[in-house]
Amino acid sequence: MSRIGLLGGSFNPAHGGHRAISLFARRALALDEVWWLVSPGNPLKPKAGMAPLAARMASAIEQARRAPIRPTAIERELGTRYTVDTLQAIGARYHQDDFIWLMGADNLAQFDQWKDWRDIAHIMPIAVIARPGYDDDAMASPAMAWLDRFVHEPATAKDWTDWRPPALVLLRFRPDPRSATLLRQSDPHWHLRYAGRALRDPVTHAVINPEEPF
Ligand SMILES: Nc1ncnc2c1ncn2[C@@H]1O[C@H](COP(=O)(O)OP(=O)(O)OP(=O)(O)O)[C@@H](O)[C@H]1O
Ligand SMILES: O=C(O)c1ccc[n+]([C@@H]2O[C@H](COP(=O)([O-])O)[C@@H](O)[C@H]2O)c1
Repeated sequence: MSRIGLLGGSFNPAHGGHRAISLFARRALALDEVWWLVSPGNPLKPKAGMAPLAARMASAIEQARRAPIRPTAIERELGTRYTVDTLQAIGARYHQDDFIWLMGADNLAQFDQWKDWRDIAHIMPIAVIARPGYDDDAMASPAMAWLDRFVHEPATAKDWTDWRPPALVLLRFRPDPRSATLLRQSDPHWHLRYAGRALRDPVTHAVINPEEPF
């Protein structure tokens, strides 16, 4: 029985900000580990400019090294693209474990555009991590207007397995300005460093081929 945080993202590429917020969330929520759900394709993001899944996974595995963080492309095997479907499938497959959904404040700001977002909140608790430039929009968002009544105090964050969802905790972390957008601007060909590498998924053990479309 493990306590696991799920951080979903494009990881195009993974960066030190992902690692820092994951390690912070691990401490704040007393997690055994954090899984990075490397998305085969975010339904709200354009495919243009999205590096192949294998390169994004390879960058995630590199960023997660020597940390209790496991990147996984499990959505590829589950055949899910929408978070609501992914979380239902993960809950069924790993029913002995406890899961909490982690996301940055930028995702909370547009959470109301996600498929069945209220259902997501009913599946598992959510922890939102502050992010420079997005916190005001997140607090003023339509999703927050609904989630507000389910907010728990950060001082009780370690008790999240006792919370009945919907349950939300807002975690304030030293603001971390790193982003994949900034990295792509300074190094648009970052994914070529990982070209041609096949790898094994650290959670599902499936092999991911470098040419695999996304
Ligand atoms: N610096 C950060 N502070 C707080 N949350 C972050 C930070 N970087 C990423 N996240 C969160 O990590 C998850 C995955 O992020 P994602 O892979 O989209 O990276 P990103 O840097 O936001 O990418 P992009 O700039 O391409 O949108 C999201 O929930 C996002 O909010
Ligand atoms: O389910 C949805 O409708 C939905 C819409 C947008 C984003 N998501 C998920 O949100 C996570 C963050 O995505 P991203 O691309 O902003 O890093 C990732 O796991 C996506 O699959 C999910």
